[in-house]
Amino acid sequence: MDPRKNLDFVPPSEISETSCRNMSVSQIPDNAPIQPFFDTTGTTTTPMLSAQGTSGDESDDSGSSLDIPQGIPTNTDITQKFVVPEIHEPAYQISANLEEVPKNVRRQATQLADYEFPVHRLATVMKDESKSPLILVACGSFSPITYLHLRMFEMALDAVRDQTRFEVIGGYYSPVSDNYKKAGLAPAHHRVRMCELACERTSSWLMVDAWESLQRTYTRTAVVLDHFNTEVNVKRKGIRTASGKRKGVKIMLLAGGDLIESMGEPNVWLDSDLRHILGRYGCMIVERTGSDVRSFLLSHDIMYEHRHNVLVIKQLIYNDISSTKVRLFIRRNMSVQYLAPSSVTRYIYEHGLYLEPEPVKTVMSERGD
Ligand SMILES: Nc1ncnc2c1ncn2[C@@H]1O[C@H](COP(=O)(O)OP(=O)(O)OP(=O)(O)O)[C@@H](O)[C@H]1O
Ligand SMILES: NC(=O)c1ccc[n+]([C@@H]2O[C@H](COP(=O)(O)O)[C@@H](O)[C@H]2O)c1
Repeated sequence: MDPRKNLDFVPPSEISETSCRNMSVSQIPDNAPIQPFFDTTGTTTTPMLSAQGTSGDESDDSGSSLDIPQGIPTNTDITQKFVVPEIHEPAYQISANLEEVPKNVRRQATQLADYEFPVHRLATVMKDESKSPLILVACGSFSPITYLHLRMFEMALDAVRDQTRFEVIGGYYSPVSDNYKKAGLAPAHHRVRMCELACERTSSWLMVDAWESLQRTYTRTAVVLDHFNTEVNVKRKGIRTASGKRKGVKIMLLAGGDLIESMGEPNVWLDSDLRHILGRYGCMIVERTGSDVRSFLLSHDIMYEHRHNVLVIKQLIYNDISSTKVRLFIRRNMSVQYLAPSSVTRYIYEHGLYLEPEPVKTVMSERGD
């Protein structure tokens, strides 16, 4: 309904001070001026005015009425009680134990000597024998992991179900090691633990593999995918089907549009690695705001050659949470609630992560985010 046809409607520009004063609290429109809570001039003399306009001694002290602070004129016609808004403490102040490991979850070792490939959520038998088994691997910094990184896997799961004959039997994060010299990279053991917290507490199928993060030198993505292939197909001989056969598992890199576009930059990826990754494994690409994945696929020779092994996932609900921005918010003491799981944000605060300044160039990236 057009609000101007409402007889009681007063355009904001015509609300006079007097009409405002005569209104009951419930009639005050949204754009009513915000009264300062505290008197900065010190001229007003209304200490503790109760809801009925009497002195504080007589006020109803049941807990939900608010004493009107100094600075509000005494002649204000206030007939209703102010209700104290309930203030929720941020989740990271609640003292749940982050070290508590949920049932059936195995955490990763912090030293290579103790490393074991995580299989606690890997399917052991295929649900649909007519399909081909698939494992998704997301490589990246995850400094820190955000809800976008978690959503990527769910988007991929839907795309695989709808558009392919594959069955996803597992999903892994492989955080990069400390040797990947990127601004804002928290120590690897922290990034692994944050990914673990996010997976343990928000997902029923995602896992974290610390192998790459535990290497002494930087490991190229092609080698990381080979490691997954060795663990799953060579050591574990793939996956069993309901009829007792074994099938080899396809391993695919799950990445965002920006990572794929970096494949066109000089001296970042070896051509032989790109052929290995796209030819032998394959890639699922989540479109990212600011990156034109389809045009890039068309223009890049190696990508185009292997286009049948690449699946582009359209983001139907755009989500562009970036780890860089989360780090910036932490440094500026701004809220990061609902950008990353609360277990992750609590971990960040408890370990004092992301407080050091970062080069402005990193924060104001070319994507313009
Ligand atoms: N908004 C996004 N949309 C699609 N993919 C994304 C998005 N953000 C990150 N990714 C993908 O997630 C993977 C891991 O990315 P990464 O850890 O670098 O996150 P990031 O948020 O881009 O971090 P940073 O801001 O530090 O660069 C990469 O494949 C990256 O392309
Ligand atoms: N030559 C390579 O194998 C190569 C080059 C650039 C990035 N990468 C990988 O891509 C990922 C990029 O992550 P970021 O988006 O956090 O920079 C990392 O896992 C990194 O190891 C691999």
